[in-house]
Amino acid sequence: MFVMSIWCSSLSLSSRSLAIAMVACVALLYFSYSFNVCLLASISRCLQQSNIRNLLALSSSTHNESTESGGSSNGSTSSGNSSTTSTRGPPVQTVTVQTGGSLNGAAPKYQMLRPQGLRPSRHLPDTLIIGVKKSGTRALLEFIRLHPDVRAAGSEVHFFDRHYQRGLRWYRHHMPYTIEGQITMEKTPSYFVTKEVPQRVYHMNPETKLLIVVRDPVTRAISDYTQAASKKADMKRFEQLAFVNGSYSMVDTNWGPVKIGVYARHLERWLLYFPLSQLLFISGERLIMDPAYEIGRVQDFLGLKRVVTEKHFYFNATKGFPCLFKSEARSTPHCLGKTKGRNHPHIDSGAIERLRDFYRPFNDRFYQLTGINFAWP
Ligand SMILES: Nc1ncnc2c1ncn2[C@@H]1O[C@H](COP(=O)(O)OS(=O)(=O)O)[C@@H](OP(=O)(O)O)[C@H]1O
Repeated sequence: MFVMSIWCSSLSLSSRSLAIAMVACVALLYFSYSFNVCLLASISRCLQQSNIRNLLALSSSTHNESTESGGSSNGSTSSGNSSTTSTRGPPVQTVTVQTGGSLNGAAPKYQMLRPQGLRPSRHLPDTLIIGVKKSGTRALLEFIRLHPDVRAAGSEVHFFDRHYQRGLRWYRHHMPYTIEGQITMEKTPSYFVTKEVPQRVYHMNPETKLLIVVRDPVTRAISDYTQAASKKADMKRFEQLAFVNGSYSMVDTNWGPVKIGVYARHLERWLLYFPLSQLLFISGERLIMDPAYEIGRVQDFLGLKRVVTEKHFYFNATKGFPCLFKSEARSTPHCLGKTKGRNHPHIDSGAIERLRDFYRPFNDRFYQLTGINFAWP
């Protein structure tokens, strides 16, 4: 009887301690689980913050780049060919911006992303400014990129003419980050006159929209020459270069500045791949006289709301060209750099007349192809 009672009391003791031990275990498990969850959440927050910082640094560096036509293209950091033909393929780098990420100091555009949880990523361009060199392509790009739904590569990428072998993955890496609904744009004026480019653009995306700024080919040739002469001290006179043997009887059609101005020939190559409805021609002359009008046409063509309007432009009498207000609030006035709007040298009027005669039939053909009379003299 005595043994039995000892056995019973020891049994009740051990089951009580077992119960206590189990409660302790459950509590321990609960605390360690909560601790780990907190730890993981804070690690992930840190990672997101550093990703966002990288993204913003990258985005602003892309925006700040700026080179001239004819200058060398930017140095590439990525390499590798890709045979993908999708314009909206998987992004090279995708950063998810979520609540909790610190976006202090970021552009307002990106601050807005936080609550929406949108994912900025790089895409191949939907729209290209393909030319024409010295016709106002930089002005067009700077004007249209004021639109919040347009993001553009700052520098001329020269993918389709110089770097095609590097592949579309390389090209996409040179594009800016965009969010859904934004247009990716690039301008390289030499695309218009490079034979292989229409087919290559078509292979990237047959629906690519093409913007072409054109200017009186004689003034354009002089502008092209002025740029070249600014880089070479002992450059021959324009009149010596534009004609064979220096006499005005024969125009040197092999000389670059002359050849580029035969717009109809170059356009015919593009029309083998793209319907006219995918091309928009912008008058370089009108882009100077009435930039809001031309930018209105561009916004309509791209299916954008007309956000960039006459409120964004003012005529700078010192520069002699329209300059920009970067916002409707008329803050931060901005003119294009010194290499845009140069003084041209005096060219003999006989040479100019001869060049006008030379271009006239090509201009007429160009008006016929485009359905627009640019009324060049
Ligand atoms: N707003 C404004 N400000 C300054 N310049 C303007 C502007 N709009 C058009 N232009 C004309 O643009 C010409 C340069 O053309 P591009 O930008 O196509 O040149 S480039 O091919 O990129 O080098 C440049 O040619 P030049 O006058 O010969 O320098 C200008 O006439």
